[in-house]
Amino acid sequence: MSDFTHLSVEQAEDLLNRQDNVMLLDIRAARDYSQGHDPRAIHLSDLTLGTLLKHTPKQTHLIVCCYQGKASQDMARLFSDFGFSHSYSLDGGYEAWRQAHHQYRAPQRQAERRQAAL
Ligand SMILES: O=S(=O)([O-])[S-]
Repeated sequence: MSDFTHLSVEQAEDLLNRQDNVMLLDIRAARDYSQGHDPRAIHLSDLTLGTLLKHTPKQTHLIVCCYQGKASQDMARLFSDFGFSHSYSLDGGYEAWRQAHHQYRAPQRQAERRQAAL
C-alpha cells in the first residue's frame, strides 16, 4: 500500500536540517514561485516531473509544498505510488511556510539594511 506523511512546517524544517537526502519541491505556478520561495525549494512543473520520477533515487525524502497544503497531498501520494518511500506533504503549504519564516527572516532583513547602510 502506498502512502505519504503529513509534515508541519516545524517538522519539515527539522527534516531539511538533519537529512542530506531531501528535496523541497514547490509545485505552485512558476510565476508565484518566482515571486517568492524558500531558497532550498526546487520548482516542480509538469515538464520537470517526468525527469524527477525517472532520475531521483527512490530513497530520497521528498517534501511537497503547494499553496495551502491540498494539491501537495495528491503529489505526495503520486510519489509514493511511484515507489518513493519517504514522501511528505507540507501542511498549510507555502502560506504556512511563509508565515512561520517571517519571524526569523525579519532580523535578517534588518541586518541586510544595516549592511546596505554601511
Ligand atoms: O489546493 S491548494 O490551494 O492547497 S494548492
